[in-house]
Amino acid sequence: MMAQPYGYDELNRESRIGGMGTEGTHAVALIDLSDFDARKPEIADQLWQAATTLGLFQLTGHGIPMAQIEEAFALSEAFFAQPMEAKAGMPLRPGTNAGWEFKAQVRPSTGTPDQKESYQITRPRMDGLWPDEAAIPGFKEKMLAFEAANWAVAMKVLSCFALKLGFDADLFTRAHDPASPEYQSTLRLIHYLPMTDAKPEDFTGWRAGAHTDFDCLTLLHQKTGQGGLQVCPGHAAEEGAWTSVEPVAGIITCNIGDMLMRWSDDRLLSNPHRVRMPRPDEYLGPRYSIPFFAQANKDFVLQGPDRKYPAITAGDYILERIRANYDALKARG
Ligand SMILES: O=C(O)CCC(=O)C(=O)O
Ligand SMILES: [Fe+2]
Repeated sequence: MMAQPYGYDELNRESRIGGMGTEGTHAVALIDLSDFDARKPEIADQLWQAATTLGLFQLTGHGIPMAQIEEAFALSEAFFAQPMEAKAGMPLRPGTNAGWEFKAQVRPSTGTPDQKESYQITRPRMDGLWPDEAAIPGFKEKMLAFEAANWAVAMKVLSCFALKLGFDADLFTRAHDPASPEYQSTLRLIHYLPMTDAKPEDFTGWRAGAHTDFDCLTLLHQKTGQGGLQVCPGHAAEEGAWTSVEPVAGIITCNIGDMLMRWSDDRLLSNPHRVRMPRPDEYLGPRYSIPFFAQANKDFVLQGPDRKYPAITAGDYILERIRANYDALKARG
């Protein structure tokens, strides 16, 4: 038997999924959250069905106004349009999910950096990392409000999973308390570089290489016409059957992350996803997306209903994942 080089199943799988694979055709569930309190049992059924199969679904009726989403994208474009020197003054502090990076995220699945720049907002870690108020008026206040709006939607979805897992309805809300200094949920602005002047060989790379997310639940905002997201359900990962997810402005695409998969004793599925390059005959302009990563507070203890895995704090879980990722990259050489 071949030695298993990495300590985590997620990574052993990830190291095999860096290739092109084939196209899949899974239906992506579109789930309406409107009238949430009255319809919660029915909504919980739909979320559970989607999260235990494809592990990815889309939301309407989530309550975040279209104007607020458009404003967030406009502020994101303004952020990345700043001069390089200005952005370099707000550098990502490694391991903190706060600040700006340029082509610095290398995925174990591909061994190459994602073709993007990003700016991450994690509430307790932002000292010195906000753009000048004069440079982008209202940026900090509006981004924090957008972060809070996403948090609220994430907590609604997570409360449905709590119900299904037999946890008390507020467990995940307590676990993601934004008032705590241990808070580690993140709003990430992403700018994938335009491919208009790219060389033919540049099209063989990935905008974002295949990966699973570390968090509990990811809420992703996309723009109509700026496609490329693909998901591969776990049971198909060996064959690499990738289903394309159509981006529609105003609809939130959600996926389960590794932390919730562990916390649910592997019932909710954190599946590999990636952002492919456009083909030369497709839209070649920049691509903007905004994910919100709901990630339990560092000091919160994760333990599944059937205790399949030992209890671990969310902080230690993330540290282990970062270390395993690092080792996986080293093993690639
Ligand atoms: O930009 C996208 O559409 C997906 C981004 C993503 O998967 C991530 O940042 O984890
Ligand atoms: Fe992701």
